[in-house]
Amino acid sequence: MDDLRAKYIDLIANAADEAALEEVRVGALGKKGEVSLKMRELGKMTPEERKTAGPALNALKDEINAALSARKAALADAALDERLKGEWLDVTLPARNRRLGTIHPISQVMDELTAIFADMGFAVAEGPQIDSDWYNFDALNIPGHHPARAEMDTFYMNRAEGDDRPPHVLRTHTSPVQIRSMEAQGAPIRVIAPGRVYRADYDQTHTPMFHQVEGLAIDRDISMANLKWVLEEFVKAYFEVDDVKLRFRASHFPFTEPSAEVDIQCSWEGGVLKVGEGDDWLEILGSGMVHPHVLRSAGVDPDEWQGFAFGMGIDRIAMLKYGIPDLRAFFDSDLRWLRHYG
Ligand SMILES: CNC(=O)COc1cccc(Nc2cc(Cl)ccn2)c1
Repeated sequence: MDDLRAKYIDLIANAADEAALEEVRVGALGKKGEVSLKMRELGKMTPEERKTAGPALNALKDEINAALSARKAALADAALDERLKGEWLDVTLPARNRRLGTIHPISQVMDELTAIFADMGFAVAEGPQIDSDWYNFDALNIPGHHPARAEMDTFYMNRAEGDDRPPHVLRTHTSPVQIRSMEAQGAPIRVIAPGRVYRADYDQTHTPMFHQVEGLAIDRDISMANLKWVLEEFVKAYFEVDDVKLRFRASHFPFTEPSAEVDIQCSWEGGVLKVGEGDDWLEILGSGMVHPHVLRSAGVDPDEWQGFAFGMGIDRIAMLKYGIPDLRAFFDSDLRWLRHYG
């Protein structure tokens, strides 16, 4: 018995890993283990002999089990220590600066505009960025020879031989969306159409793709007075001023009659725009009463319905609000720039 104990205590103490330890366990306590075989011999002993041999064998079994679990724990700790040597993490190191993303100034301004006009009952309308010249020009009373239709200003889609669909363009404004909205919904209607528009132009204040938002309100007795109110509310909310003077300058667009370009009163103190004070004027948008031909093109009867429309460049009013000098910076995807304005 003592030899058995010494043998297994030693084997356990020297087991190199869990697999070796398991072999030792099987060698002692498995079905054919040495200790297990001894336990079976108990049956052949006299009751007298069994009285001492039984408890002694059980004690040996418990001692070997205890040694096995102690060694197993020790081996596991050693294995973990070994692993930690290669995987240690110094939690005192400064964290890597995970920067949060920022919203693009154009997207931010689009969201602001949408919210401001939603407060005045305008729904947001979307439409295709590529559209026929009917929706982009003819429906807006822009005749075939009008300079705006020239290829120097407008991107035309190429046409394969024999493809006799009407010419399609990259839309030059979001007015086609307004036409489509009137066709789909009829009057009364009150929508804004923000989105990308395209012109064949490129310099410090023009990029081939830029953004516009147009508004349209058609009902039975809408007048220029309603237009003035809507625009005043928009300017006050967007430029965050309590009051602002607007100047309506007579103008001309083929799709509105009368037409008016709208300036806001401002001052340029040290190159910074201040809206609602000073004696300078800044043009921000064009507007007017929708031309009857346009209503008719969109399936709305001008003898029954009338209303106003306006349009403005989103990039332009974003530049004004955030003091951004160069339009091209919006599209350079320069993270330093985006983080500064985002
Ligand atoms: C950047 N945009 C500007 O300077 C001026 O835009 C304008 C001006 C006046 C009206 C409109 N849009 C419009 C739309 C329909 Cl469906 C009918 C009539 N008009 C857009």
